[in-house]
Amino acid sequence: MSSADYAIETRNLTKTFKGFTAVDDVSLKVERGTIHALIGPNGAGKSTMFNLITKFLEPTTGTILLNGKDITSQKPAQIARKGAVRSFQISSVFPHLTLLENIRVALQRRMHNSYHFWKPESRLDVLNDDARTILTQVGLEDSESVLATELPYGRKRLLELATTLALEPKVMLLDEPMAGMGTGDVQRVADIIRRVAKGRTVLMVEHNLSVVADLSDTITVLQLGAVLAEGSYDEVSQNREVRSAYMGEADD
Ligand SMILES: Nc1ncnc2c1ncn2[C@@H]1O[C@H](COP(=O)(O)OP(=O)(O)OP(=O)(O)O)[C@@H](O)[C@H]1O
Repeated sequence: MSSADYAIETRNLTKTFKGFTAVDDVSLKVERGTIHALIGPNGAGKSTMFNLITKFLEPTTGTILLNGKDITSQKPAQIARKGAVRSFQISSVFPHLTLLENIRVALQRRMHNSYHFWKPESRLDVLNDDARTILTQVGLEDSESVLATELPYGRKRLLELATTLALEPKVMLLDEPMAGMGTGDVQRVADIIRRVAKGRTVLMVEHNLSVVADLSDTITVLQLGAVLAEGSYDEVSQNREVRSAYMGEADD
C-alpha cells in the first residue's frame, strides 16, 4: 500500500514537553475507509497524538500526512478545510441556539467559512432541509426546536457529532465519544458512529473496550507514548504485552 492509501499517516512523530517525551517516535497508518481506534492506559499519549494530528500541538520531530500529503506545517483550520475534522469539542455547539440553528451555523461555516449572522434569518431557511437530514442521521430529528443547553449530556454529544457531520468530514477524529455516557446511550451512539463512518475514515480515542471491539477495524495500543501493538481487537487483546500493560486489570 502506498502513502496515498492512508487517510492519516504519521512518520516518527515525537512530542516532548520540557524534556518529557509524551509521544515517542510513533508511525501510525490509518487506512482510508476504516474505523481505527487508539487505546492505551492513562498517560499513554493518545490525546497528545490527536492534538498533533489536528495541529493543536506542534510536533517536536516527525511528519504528518493527510491522504499522502504532508500537512506537518499546516494550521488546524487548513487541516479542517482539507476534510479532517475533530469532533466532540464542546465549543462547536452554541448553547442558546436551537439544534436546527446549530446545524445551520455549521453548514454555513462549511459553505462560506464564516457565520454571516448579519444576513436576514430567511436567507438561512434554505439550509433547513440539509440541517434536518443531519439531525435525522444522529437521531435528533425530534428535537430541532430545543435549545442546545437544554439537551441531556448524551444528546448534547450527538449534537456535537451532527455539527461535525455538517462540515462533511472525510476524516473524523473522535475524542472519547462515549465519555460520560450511560450504558443505554453507549449502544445508540456506537450504532450512529458505525452508520456515519460509512464512506469516511474514523480515528477515535476511546476507553470503552467493548465499543472499541465492536466498531474498530484496526486498533493501535500506545504505552508510554510508543506503539505497543497493532491489529484487530482479537490480535491486540491476545497480545501478552498488551494484556499485562493495559488489560491486566480487565483480564476477564
Ligand atoms: N502540555 C503538557 N505539558 C506537559 N506534559 C504533558 C502535556 N500534555 C500531556 N502531557 C503528558 O504527556 C503524557 C501523555 O498525555 P496524554 O494526555 O496524551 O495521555 P492520554 O493517553 O490521552 O491519557 P488519558 O487516557 O488519561 O487521557 C502524560 O504523562 C501527560 O502528563
